[in-house]
Amino acid sequence: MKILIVGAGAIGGYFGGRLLEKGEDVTFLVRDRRKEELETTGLKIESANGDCILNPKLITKNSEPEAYDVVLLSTKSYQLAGAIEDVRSFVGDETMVLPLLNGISHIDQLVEAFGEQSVIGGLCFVEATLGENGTIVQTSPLNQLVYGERSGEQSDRIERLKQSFESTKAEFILSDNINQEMWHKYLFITTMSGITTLFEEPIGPIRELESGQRTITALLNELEEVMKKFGAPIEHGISNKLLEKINSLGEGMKSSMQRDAEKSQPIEADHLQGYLLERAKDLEVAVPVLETVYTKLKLYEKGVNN
Ligand SMILES: NC(=O)C1=CN([C@@H]2O[C@H](COP(=O)(O)OP(=O)(O)OC[C@H]3O[C@@H](n4cnc5c(N)ncnc54)[C@H](OP(=O)(O)O)[C@@H]3O)[C@@H](O)[C@H]2O)C=CC1
Ligand SMILES: CC(C)(CO)C(=O)C(=O)O
Repeated sequence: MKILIVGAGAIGGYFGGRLLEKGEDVTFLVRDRRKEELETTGLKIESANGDCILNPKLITKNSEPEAYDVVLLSTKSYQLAGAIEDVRSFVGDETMVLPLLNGISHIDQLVEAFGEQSVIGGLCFVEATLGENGTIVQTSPLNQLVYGERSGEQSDRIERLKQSFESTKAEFILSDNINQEMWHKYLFITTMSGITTLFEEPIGPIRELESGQRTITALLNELEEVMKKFGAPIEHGISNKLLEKINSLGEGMKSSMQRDAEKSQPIEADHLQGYLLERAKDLEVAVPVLETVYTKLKLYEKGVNN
């Protein structure tokens, strides 16, 4: 399968790198600065699951148009509109578009751009960041990419994709309920990123405090309530399961939003917390913890933009 990864950042570089390392036909669509960097250093991954240096095929938006079998989208949400335009000439009628972004509203954006049929579902669990010279640094062993048809169908194309994704050093998991899994990840990450960026600490010290534990629980419950009223396909009582998950993460685990804030970079506040805050307003659900988190994130963004 011809695989195109859009963005050689933390997650695109990580999962694309693992596929390339296994010997899959992987190409990265990059912008000029990153292209130059990768041509100089190679694609370097430093990881608890094994380091590697790879020399990937690179294209830019101006390269010769050709259709790929699958396009993995791994930009930030605020870069997605640009990425959609840049990747258009590499998406054909048969191309599967697989987004790995956190959040949910990008699915509508992609369906509008490429059509209902082209877009499959995806998410990932990996703690990765771009280090010095663009090295991909994975800071804990978790490395799961979950994907599937949004209809849940075990189609021929998804079976072909499964074969391509098998036997890498990362865990590629085919799901028959990816819609629900994306919403669950959205609930998890909106809490995890909100709480860790609010308190500027990894999850361990926050959850150890009784007040920290109550704040995490309150945010999970608020978000679950909004999602339920919105009609999202979430499992009954999912907050309890997600609280267990948050309590079982490594002590030092941080969110990617928190790492971006530490580097004074833009964050995905509107795509993650803001979207649910808007839904809460429409549905008249009280969300005081979400509002506190969102206010902190907006104040941070104001500081970065000034
Ligand atoms: N990091 C993590 O641990 C996790 C992140 N996520 C989610 O994954 C998504 C991506 O995050 P992450 O990998 O951390 O982000 P990064 O900032 O590390 O990577 C994004 C990459 O996309 C590239 N890019 C942006 N626009 C384009 C374009 N038009 N053409 C080509 N390349 C482009 C950027 O390149 P350039 O250098 O040119 O700007 C950058 O390398 C986010 O939604 C995040 O929430 C999910 C799970 C874990
Ligand atoms: C919490 C984590 C690392 C899990 O993948 C994540 O999704 C993120 O930080 O964006």
